[in-house]
Amino acid sequence: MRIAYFHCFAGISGDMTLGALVDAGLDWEQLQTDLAKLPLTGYQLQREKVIKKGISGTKVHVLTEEGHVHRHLRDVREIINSSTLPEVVKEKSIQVFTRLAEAEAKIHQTSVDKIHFHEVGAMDAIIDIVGSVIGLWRLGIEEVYASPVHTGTGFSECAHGIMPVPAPATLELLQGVPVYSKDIEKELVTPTGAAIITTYCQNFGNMPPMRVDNTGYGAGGHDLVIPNLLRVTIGEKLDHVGSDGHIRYGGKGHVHQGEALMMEANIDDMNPEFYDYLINKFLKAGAMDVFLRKIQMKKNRPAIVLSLLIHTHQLETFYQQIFSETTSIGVRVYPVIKYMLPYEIRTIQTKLGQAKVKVARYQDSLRNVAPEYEDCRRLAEEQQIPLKEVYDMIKCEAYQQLEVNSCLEIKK
Ligand SMILES: O=C([S-])c1cc(C(=O)S)c[n+]([C@@H]2O[C@H](COP(=O)(O)O)[C@@H](O)[C@H]2O)c1
Ligand code: NI
Repeated sequence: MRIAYFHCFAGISGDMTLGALVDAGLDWEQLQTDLAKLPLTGYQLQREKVIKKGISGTKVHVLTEEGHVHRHLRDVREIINSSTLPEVVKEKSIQVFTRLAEAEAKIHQTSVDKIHFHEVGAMDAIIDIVGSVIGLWRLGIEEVYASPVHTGTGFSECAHGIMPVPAPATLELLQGVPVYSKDIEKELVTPTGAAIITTYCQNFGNMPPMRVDNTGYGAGGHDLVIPNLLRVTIGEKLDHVGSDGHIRYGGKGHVHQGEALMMEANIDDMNPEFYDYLINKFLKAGAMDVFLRKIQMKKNRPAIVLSLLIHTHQLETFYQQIFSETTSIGVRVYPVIKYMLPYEIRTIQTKLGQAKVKVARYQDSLRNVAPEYEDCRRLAEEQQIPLKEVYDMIKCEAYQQLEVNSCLEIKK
């Protein structure tokens, strides 16, 4: 399962959330294309790489001439619902704004339909919130985790006037969330940031066991004594990390089941040199697998079936990539159920050097040990030994180190 962990050591705001997701690999062009589906004009979205206390991050700016606004929840709901964004994005974005309105209504002793937003209803806040929802969707995040939240202290000035930090709406939204405040006199968490993280996250605490695939840093505006950054770490959730510290993917010995999509295209008129580039591009974009098959089509035309195994939420991303990167003008897609053995990546020391092996177990007995190709290739080149011999030596040493006397264990 694909998860994101937000490390809120310098708080969280709407623009920091969006910046972190962009920094973690959210496609910038795709984000702008998606945001253009909102009936909002008169703004420009900009990103810049910045350094905060030596750490590189992305600062997102929403440039707009919009003055002070008073939008009600129904106005924001209308803007979002009249967009052509996917329903899942609309629903989540409206959920965030509804939480904001509920907090506002409670603080100002009024009702959700009477409350009007100031800054949080402005165009930049709408772009920050909807952009962050789009980003979590595009990056395929299925669960969100976060650290305790650093709130900052002191006072801040806003349309309401001078406000204590954390602002009343912010603290209302953070009810039940572990927070802390050190002596940084700045508003580190804004209502927008609090609304986003508390809409998505029910698990505030340490980083869960996960395989790290991407990391991103979203920058805040001020320069502080700490790096004014929000870190997001994206990767595969691990059910648990064994007491020996070894990481296991999937349940203990049970077959893992998952849903996915198989996307295919028959291609008979494309320069075959492109396939190497496309396979790497699609894998980098998050496809679980990409492969080719040779077929004979009508009129006896030799052709290739390009197949991508993708997550269900990646449907639009990948058919858009196939239409833009290949000569295909059509794809077929069918749902698949995946059954996978749980496995772990173990690093072992061998007489040739260090190597990783993928160890799969089924019903708690060893079912397969596969040395990692890149490590075997490196050792073969370093030691000038045939790759096949390196592979066999690593495999045998792995079995011994895994306390299995021989391959007989596998056949049991
Ligand atoms: O816009 C509104 S309604 C608003 C309410 C409150 C309350 O605490 S009540 C506070 N603020 C302040 O505005 C700025 C901008 O917040 P963003 O979430 O848009 O970044 C911030 O200082 C809030 O404390 C706004
Ligand atoms: Ni308010």
